[in-house]
Amino acid sequence: MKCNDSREGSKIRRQQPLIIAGPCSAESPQQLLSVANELKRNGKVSYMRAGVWKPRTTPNSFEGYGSEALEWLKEVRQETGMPFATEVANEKHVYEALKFGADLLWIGARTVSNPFAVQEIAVALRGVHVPVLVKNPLSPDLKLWEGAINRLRLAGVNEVGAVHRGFTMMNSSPFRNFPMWEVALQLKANNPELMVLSDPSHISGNSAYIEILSRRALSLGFNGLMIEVHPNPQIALSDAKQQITPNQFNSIINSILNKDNTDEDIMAELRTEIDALDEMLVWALSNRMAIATEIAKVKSQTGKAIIQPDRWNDVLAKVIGKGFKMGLRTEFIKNLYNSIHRESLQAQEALANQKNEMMKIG
Ligand SMILES: O=C(O)C(=O)C[C@]1(C(=O)O)C=C[C@@H](O)C=C1
Repeated sequence: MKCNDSREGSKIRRQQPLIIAGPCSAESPQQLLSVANELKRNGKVSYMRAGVWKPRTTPNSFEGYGSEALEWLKEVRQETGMPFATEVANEKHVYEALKFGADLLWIGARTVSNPFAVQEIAVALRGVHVPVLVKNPLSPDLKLWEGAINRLRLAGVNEVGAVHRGFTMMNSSPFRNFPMWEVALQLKANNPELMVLSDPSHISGNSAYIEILSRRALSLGFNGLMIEVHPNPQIALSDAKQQITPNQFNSIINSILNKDNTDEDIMAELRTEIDALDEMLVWALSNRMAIATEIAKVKSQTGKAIIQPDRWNDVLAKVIGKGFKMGLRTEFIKNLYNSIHRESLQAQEALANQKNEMMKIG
């Protein structure tokens, strides 16, 4: 069953910035009504978001109330006039969400990572006039993200937008996902008409960073924000750490819309990104050292020399070349890598000495 409707919700609201806010998950009619009233009072929110099917990482986590929650959303819209948005991950979700008159749909990062699922959703949306937002896939794969958007466009969905929610990295602390703003900005550059929102709740995974990430997104030219708001985040059934209260939301929106970014705001956000990158660098260095130690064991078994000038020259040439393409000075890369090499040799020698000592004792 398809609903080819002509409600007001079928055209995306074009407020700048477009703000979508609401709980991670629809938990009860009371929760939704309370948030909807607060968002209405705020006056800047175009859609209330609420997940009813939650793709969870581990089994036995709360997976949403499904269609029952769609009924709550529909009733809350009737009562408050607040249009609602929800996530769809398959064909059945699309039919159900449309049956209850969802005003906007979004496709989550995990689903966007799977072209079969996106195609299924695109086919289900054929001939339906409802705006659809496509979150970025888990990995920073711009082609996959654009591919999902194009699948929807080819199916005739003419109101398509995108949501940047950061990318899964081994280590992106202090953020939950690493922003890699440049990927979303490239998407925007390739598709100037596309509405691209940012989702500071999923990027940060932590309510403390919502304001700085929101400021950064708007100053980079994003068209809007998707923010998770819960009446009582501490008892939220999903994503408790990243949801903010309606009061916090009001104060953040008020502040970011009425006060220009100060130098301190900009510094705070940029320093948080540096912290995240430093964590990644240290993680990479530690892994590199662990591999060098493994190589040392092979060398000791085969009697190979610890220092390998030819291999090292190759390593240096590769990183200098890569660094050059990415705007890094040759001298800087040389110094940095020579220091890494010294540490690697030192660790390998320490291991060889340890082995010699053991042999002497033995
Ligand atoms: O490739 C090796 O043989 C290593 O031991 C690794 C490594 C490195 O750290 O990259 C360390 C010492 C060698 O001189 C060359 C490279």
